[in-house]
Amino acid sequence: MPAQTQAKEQTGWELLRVLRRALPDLLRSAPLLVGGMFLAGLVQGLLPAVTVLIGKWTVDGVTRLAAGGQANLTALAAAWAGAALLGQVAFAARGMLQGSVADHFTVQTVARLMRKMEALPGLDVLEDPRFHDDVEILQTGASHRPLNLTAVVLALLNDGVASLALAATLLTVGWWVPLVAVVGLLPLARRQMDLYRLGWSLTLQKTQEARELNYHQRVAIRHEYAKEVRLYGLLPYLRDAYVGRARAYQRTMRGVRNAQLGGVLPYQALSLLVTAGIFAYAVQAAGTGALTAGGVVLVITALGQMRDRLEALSNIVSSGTEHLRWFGRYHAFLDAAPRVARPETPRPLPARLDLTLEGVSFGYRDGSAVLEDVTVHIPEGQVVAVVGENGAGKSTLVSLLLRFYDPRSGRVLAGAGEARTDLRDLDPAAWRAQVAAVFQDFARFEWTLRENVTLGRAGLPADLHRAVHGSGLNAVLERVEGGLDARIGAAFGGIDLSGGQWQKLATARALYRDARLLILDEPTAALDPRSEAEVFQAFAALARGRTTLLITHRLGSVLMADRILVMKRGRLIEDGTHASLLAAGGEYAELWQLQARQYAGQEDRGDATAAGRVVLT
Ligand SMILES: Nc1ncnc2c1ncn2[C@@H]1O[C@H](COP(=O)(O)OP(=O)(O)OP(=O)(O)O)[C@@H](O)[C@H]1O
Repeated sequence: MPAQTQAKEQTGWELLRVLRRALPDLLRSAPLLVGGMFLAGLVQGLLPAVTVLIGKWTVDGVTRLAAGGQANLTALAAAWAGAALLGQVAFAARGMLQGSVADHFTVQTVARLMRKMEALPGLDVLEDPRFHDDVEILQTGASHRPLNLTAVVLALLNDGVASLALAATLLTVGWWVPLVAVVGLLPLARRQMDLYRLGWSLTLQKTQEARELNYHQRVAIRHEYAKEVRLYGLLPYLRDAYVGRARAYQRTMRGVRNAQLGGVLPYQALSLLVTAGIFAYAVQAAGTGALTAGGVVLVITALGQMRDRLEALSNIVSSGTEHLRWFGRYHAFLDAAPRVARPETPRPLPARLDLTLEGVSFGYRDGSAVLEDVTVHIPEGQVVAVVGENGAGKSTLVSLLLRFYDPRSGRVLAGAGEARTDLRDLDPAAWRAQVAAVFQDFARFEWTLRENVTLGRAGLPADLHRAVHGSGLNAVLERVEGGLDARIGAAFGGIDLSGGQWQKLATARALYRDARLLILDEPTAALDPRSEAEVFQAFAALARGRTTLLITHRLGSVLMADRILVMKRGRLIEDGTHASLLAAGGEYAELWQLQARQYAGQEDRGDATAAGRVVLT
């Protein structure tokens, strides 16, 4: 999926293709404003040539008057003032329109990036560092590349028209004059192009370094790392690591910037030399009478201005290629097909939602197998507990059921009988709408409590009431000013919650959703015993009639399940009821006895302590 896999050096033609796609996007972002902006740019581009011509006509008019001839200098002065005024208006209009157009174009560009994230239903992309490089480049560029490209396109129009119009005025002196001036600038243009290409390739090479720099800063600043950073005195380490890396990074990037600015000086000198040669010719031609005084003024003003414009143009084109390369990357990202994708024509959701895994094997990225040949059938409505040691593959199983990943081999199916459908053939959004989950690593949105529960879906007040009471969130609300509308998260001046309170919030989120499949991955890990009992009661009530998957290490809680699956090293090794698995004397029985002994041991120690306390008091 990462666009970087396709990112190679783009040729001039490819960059033109990128421009051909970016330009209509620019136009579509605000058609009227873009039209106005181009008109202002066009007017601005034509005015220098008009002014130069007025200058020439004025000098020639003065010469004619001095020789006793006629000239309408008043009209020329009025034309000059009119052109100057128009220039001011066009300048102001261009500035205002360019700002608004860039705003629209930026929003459109970023919104498309966000829409693309919506079209990436899987989690596999997030585990590829190249994806993060792409996102880093696109995210940092999205705030200024559209603005820059807008400015480049406009400057191209403006400086391009100005150069052409000035060149046309110079044709009156000699056809070769503008040609020689352009040829004199070619080495400079070439050099600038090379330097910008180098700058871009370094930006790509250094993306991971830039991300690591940001990561060091984030760890030093962000709330979620703050306790350990302080307790373990991490700040000096982070600071030194940051400063060392930042200096090395800046040295490289500064080198490129300096080369972009200083490396072109000899080429600028060459083009100035060519211009000076043409000036010398004009003066010499005036001496022989081949050129009028107005002609000399025209050469000096038009050639000087044209050279400036062409040099600006060359710089704009060179920097423009960098922006186009960014857009090339952006287009590649938008076009890239993810491995876990929505099918072209999704099949309808089956009426009955049995779950079946058929010989499912899976491994993350190119790593070793995490699930091996798992086959299991879960009829709709069954409450199933999944247990097993750390790293056995329980959460991975859930990820496959939610189609965050596709299996390497085998199938995950929803439905019963003939209607059984591979999850790959369903619309992921429609499938996930059937599921509510409390994840082990649930999200902590720094919004209001209400938003955290409803996630933007307006439901019935009764649903909210059930979710809040079932999860035990009502106990949290009693102590919070503003109730459900209280904001959470210190970063926005909101309240902070304890680990258990956050977990209640995540539980309320799951209870709020009227789902047919309930997934609970260690849903009570942070809860106190009373809350745990309450939440389990709520889950038991909610689980009635719904397929429920409960992943837990607390074997006491699996008693609410109709069936227990035991996983070990990616394999499903036992499947049965609590009683049958105990009787079988396998892995489950061993785990159960281990926990039972632990509780019994704690009880013994508790009694002793209690007894001791009694003696002491
Ligand atoms: N995103 C990931 N990328 C690479 N490997 C992963 C990823 N997530 C999990 N793993 C690996 O897959 C294996 C199974 O992990 P999983 O989280 O499914 O286990 P689990 O049974 O849920 O464990 P626990 O009880 O500790 O939550 C582990 O070896 C883990 O290191």
